Amino acid sequence: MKIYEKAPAKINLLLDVLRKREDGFHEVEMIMTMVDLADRLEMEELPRDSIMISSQAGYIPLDEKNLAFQAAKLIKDRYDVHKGVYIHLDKKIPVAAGLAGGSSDAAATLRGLNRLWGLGISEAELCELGAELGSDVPFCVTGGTAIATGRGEKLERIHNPPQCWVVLAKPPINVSTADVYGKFRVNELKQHPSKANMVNAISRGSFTDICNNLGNVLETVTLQLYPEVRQLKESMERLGADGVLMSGSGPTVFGLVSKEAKVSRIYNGLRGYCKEVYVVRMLT
Ligand SMILES: C[C@](O)(CO)[C@H](O)COP(=O)(O)OP(=O)(O)OC[C@H]1O[C@@H](n2ccc(N)nc2=O)[C@H](O)[C@@H]1O
Ligand SMILES: Nc1ncnc2c1ncn2[C@@H]1O[C@H](COP(=O)(O)OP(=O)(O)OP(=O)(O)O)[C@@H](O)[C@H]1O
Repeated sequence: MKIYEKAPAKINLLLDVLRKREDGFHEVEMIMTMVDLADRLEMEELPRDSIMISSQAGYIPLDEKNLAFQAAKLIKDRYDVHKGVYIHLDKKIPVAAGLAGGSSDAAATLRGLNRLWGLGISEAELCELGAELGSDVPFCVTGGTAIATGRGEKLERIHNPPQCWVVLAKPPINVSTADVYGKFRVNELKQHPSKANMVNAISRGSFTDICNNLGNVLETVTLQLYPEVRQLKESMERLGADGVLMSGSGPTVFGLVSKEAKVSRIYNGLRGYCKEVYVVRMLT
């Protein structure tokens, strides 16, 4: 039997850091949602007890460093499953982009193997397993729109934002999440974005207020390290996106756009100098 799972990309509409913790992680407050740019996973049981990963993407690890491999291993060990699985990853989400591509593959693997092997694991338990793999994985297990706290693993589901276009642009640089958090200094922050205002804007379905309350404190690090990310933000704003922000630790920048007529202008304007530009919709 073959089963399929979609692994969508996430964007952070808001990312605030409250403090650095003793365990080295940062206490965050984030609002995350999914967009319809997704990897597609195909899973099939193997006749022997092993995990095999393949992908058309030549630039990701296919061994135990792959987050889908780690997810399969975790579920096998924890639930004492002596079966094998072959997982093919059709990668569409750019790698190391701030879009949680690897985390979403891990989450899709947990959901998929739960189905394939009929394990009956609850969503809450899948989230707990996911948290062992990475801070973004629990959110990728549940999807939707959520407030994420703790190191990102504590989730509170909220309404989806109103439907709009999302233009994603990734400059050709790789950003390490650990490096960005490592260089972040919370006491140097001049301003925190308002979670309350964003939650309020989303619950009222106000696209304008969502755009006006976008905020990501990790921009203070990534925009400093990589001026091309700042330039990309400025270009998107100039081209007429209604709200513009860097996602996660970057380097992908997203623009929210309400009117379809504006989208092709922004896409064409960016494509002049940025190879990886995607026009997608919010997943609502
Ligand atoms: C930037 C975001 O993607 C925004 O959604 C997340 O906060 C990071 O999530 P992630 O990539 O799943 O992160 P993890 O794989 O758990 O951690 C990678 C590294 O980022 C740093 N890290 C991550 C999350 C967090 N709340 N505080 C941190 O300081 C840690 O140095 C950690 O070693
Ligand atoms: N299934 C996978 N897909 C993509 N990258 C993977 C995968 N498994 C492991 N990796 C590795 O994980 C690293 C981060 O890739 P990923 O695309 O998940 O980053 P990201 O989008 O910045 O994640 P986040 O937003 O959660 O910080 C890369 O160095 C990549 O080699």
